[in-house]
Amino acid sequence: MPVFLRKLMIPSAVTEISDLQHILDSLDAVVYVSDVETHELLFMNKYALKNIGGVNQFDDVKGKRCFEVLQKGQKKPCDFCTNPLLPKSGDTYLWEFKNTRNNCWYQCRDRLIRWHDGRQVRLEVAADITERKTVEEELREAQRELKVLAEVDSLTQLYNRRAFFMYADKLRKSLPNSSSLGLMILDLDYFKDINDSYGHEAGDTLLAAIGQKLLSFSGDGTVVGRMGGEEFAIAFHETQKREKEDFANLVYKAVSNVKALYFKDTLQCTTSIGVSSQPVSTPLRNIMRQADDALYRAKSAGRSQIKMS
Ligand SMILES: Nc1nc2c(ncn2[C@@H]2O[C@H](COP(=O)(O)OP(=O)(O)OP(=O)(O)O)[C@@H](O)[C@H]2O)c(=O)[nH]1
Repeated sequence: MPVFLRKLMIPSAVTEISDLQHILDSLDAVVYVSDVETHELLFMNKYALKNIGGVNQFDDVKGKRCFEVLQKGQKKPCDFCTNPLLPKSGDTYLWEFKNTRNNCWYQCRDRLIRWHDGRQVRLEVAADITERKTVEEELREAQRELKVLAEVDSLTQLYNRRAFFMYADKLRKSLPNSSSLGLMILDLDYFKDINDSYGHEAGDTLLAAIGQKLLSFSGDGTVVGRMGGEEFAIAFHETQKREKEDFANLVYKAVSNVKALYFKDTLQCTTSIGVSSQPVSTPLRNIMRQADDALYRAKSAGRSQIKMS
């Protein structure tokens, strides 16, 4: 029986002391006490000894410091040690933590208490919340996957139409008032012929390859999406470095040069592009409409070309 329990209790009440020890050892939670200054472990209940310390009795860890017993390969006080954060008032400090020895998550309730010899010690009571954490993580992962499914076109990995509008408008609103938002709409030329000649699956292969190429243009100040079928769009912050005509030429060349291998056939197609660039105060729908008009002119003029609004 730990000395502190003996000293905490009235000497005659030995049965009560062993009851208290029994209660602490029967708890389905970690209970330990360590010296705030020296980190020396002063008490660990059975649950803590067995589940974290990997030993059966306190004597096996007696004289060791908390980080040596409670953490894996720890030679000095932990970086995340909460001793400095424990309220001087004696109130509980609540935190959650993944133990490095058994990889279990714990919700820890820590507080400063006065030990029987007068030193200040830390009392921790921690419940295993691994199951809850696992469910939470699975839920977060499912939410991430749902978000991707809701926003990303599975064939090309580009934003779908709805997500494109959302992120393009977000980009527009994030830009300085004095700047312009460029928008280009690309529509592949005679794509029906690809499907008709090689089959729908072949068409998918080319669309995926073009999507992959267009994805390489997404990033800082650029949003790329598949608007549907064989139509794509790029919204971009027009800057001196990314001037609309130069950028459209770059994209045109990149898309026209995509070669997709489908069994023994190499598939390729050109694209028509309509471009508009307007002050960021212009609603996205208006910029889109202008780029669409320019695309219509590019198609009417014979395809495989760029028209500016
Ligand atoms: N393989 C495949 N084809 C698609 C997909 N979405 C749309 N298409 C095809 O794209 C073709 C578009 O045909 P049209 O609208 O006539 O356009 P086009 O043949 O590209 O001709 P222009 O745009 O006028 O140059 C159709 O054959 C659609 O079936 C898709 O996800 N996969």
